[in-house]
Amino acid sequence: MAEINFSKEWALDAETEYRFELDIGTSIAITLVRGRAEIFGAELVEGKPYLFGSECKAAVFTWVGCTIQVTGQPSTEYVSDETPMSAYGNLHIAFEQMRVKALAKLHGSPILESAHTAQSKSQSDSSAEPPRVLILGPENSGKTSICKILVNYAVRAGQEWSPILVNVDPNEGGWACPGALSAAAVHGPIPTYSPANPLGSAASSAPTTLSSNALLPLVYWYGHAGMKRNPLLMDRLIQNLGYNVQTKFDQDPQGSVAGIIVDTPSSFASSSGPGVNDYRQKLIRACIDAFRINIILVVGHEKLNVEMQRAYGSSLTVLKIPKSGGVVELDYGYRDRVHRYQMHNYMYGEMIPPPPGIKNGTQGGETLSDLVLTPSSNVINFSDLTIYRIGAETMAPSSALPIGATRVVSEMQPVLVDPAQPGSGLLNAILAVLAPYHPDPNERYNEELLDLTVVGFIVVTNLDIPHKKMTVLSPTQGSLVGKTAIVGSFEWQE
Ligand SMILES: Nc1ncnc2c1ncn2[C@@H]1O[C@H](COP(=O)(O)OP(=O)(O)OP(=O)(O)O)[C@@H](O)[C@H]1O
Repeated sequence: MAEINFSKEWALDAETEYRFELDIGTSIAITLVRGRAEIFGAELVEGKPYLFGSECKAAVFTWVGCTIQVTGQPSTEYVSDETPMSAYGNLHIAFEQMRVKALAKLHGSPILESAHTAQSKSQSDSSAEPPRVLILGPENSGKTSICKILVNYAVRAGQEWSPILVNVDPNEGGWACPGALSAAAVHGPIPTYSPANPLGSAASSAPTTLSSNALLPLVYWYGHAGMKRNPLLMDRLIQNLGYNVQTKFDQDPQGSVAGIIVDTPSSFASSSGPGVNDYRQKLIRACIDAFRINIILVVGHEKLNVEMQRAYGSSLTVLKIPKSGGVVELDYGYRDRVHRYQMHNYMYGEMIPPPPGIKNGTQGGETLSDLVLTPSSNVINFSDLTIYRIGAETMAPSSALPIGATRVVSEMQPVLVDPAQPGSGLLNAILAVLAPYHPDPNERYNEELLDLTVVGFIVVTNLDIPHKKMTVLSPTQGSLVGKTAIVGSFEWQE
């Protein structure tokens, strides 16, 4: 029987976008037929079918007009001529001028007047600094999409910029797993094709089959979805990320000129709940200090904008930017499914099945055969791996407590987890395997565990208490003997 091929062409006028949403288990292919088009700043190559799956929601935008062919059936699709892209484009131009000026300063060259005049007041008054940008906004305001647009425009600028993209939203997963906080220097445009890979693919999940645009992110493990669970730990990990980024910049001043874009959780924008306001303010401050932020972008939120202006307006630039009407409201069930897609993708890679009629589909421009992984399932002894949980499990949520010093100790305390104890919480848990401790014992310190980066994630798929053994699923073959791991509150079952 002949395959039914649902294909439809859309002619898009200049500065409009085609928005789509996919249902569970469906996929579509979009091919640029003529003109120029981009997805969150990443350009499409003409004639190449781009596949989308895993309930992806996105938009194909065109500055100059284009025709696209859509194969397959999105659950929602429409064209909008009301987009905030010109505002985002102007931001990019301003950031580009800051980079040029910062580079000129670094080389001791005279600064072009055009670059100088385009600076915001606080920028032109101070020394020439690259853009170090913090993006704040409520849930579903499009923060991550704006980060991608700004980073993608920077890498497309033809100046060989590699801006650092930092993700401090543990609910999102970034390049690693949900629960991680991470940073990476971005060298090529970040594609969008599946929420399982929200920031493009990372080399850490694909040790043998690197896709050409894979990144090498620096990852810390927070282990929970929400900021409220352990804000002190989050604060410390933000500082650690900042310290690492700063060290990189010190070693590579030329590289630092591309700047930083920091994506934040929506909880930074919402002060509901007892004690929450205090924590979110501290964490915003932690980001500003750690990444030496000089620009705060507030996405479509008047009250937050006023709050940030009051708190920081005298020392750095605070700008309110419009929210896109295309941003989709993501509910709890969807976010939960996305966590599962992310874990599956981390272990197995992702192969979006092409819709009927599409033979040579790509995922963000990559050919499909490169994106499949084979995880290994190994039985290890309980004693092979030392597992900790940060903070006692029985702790009341921080928001329920007055802020007090005694709590600091227990919230940051690594507590040894015994897999032999019933109720250890390890079955189906996601564990972050940490980099080794410092080889020189004189350099070791009490809380070193909190400052170790993640080398990979594993999942405990079986516990055999009588034989003191457990089965773990891991994306790599490497031995776990002698390694240290941290368990958080994320679980995953295939
Ligand atoms: N213009 C658009 N057209 C269609 N979909 C869009 C558009 N902009 C964003 N989206 C989609 O809307 C969803 C939410 O956007 P995004 O993740 O950028 O928001 P966020 O503010 O970072 O969310 P969170 O609440 O997780 O912090 C994503 O699936 C994204 O791909």
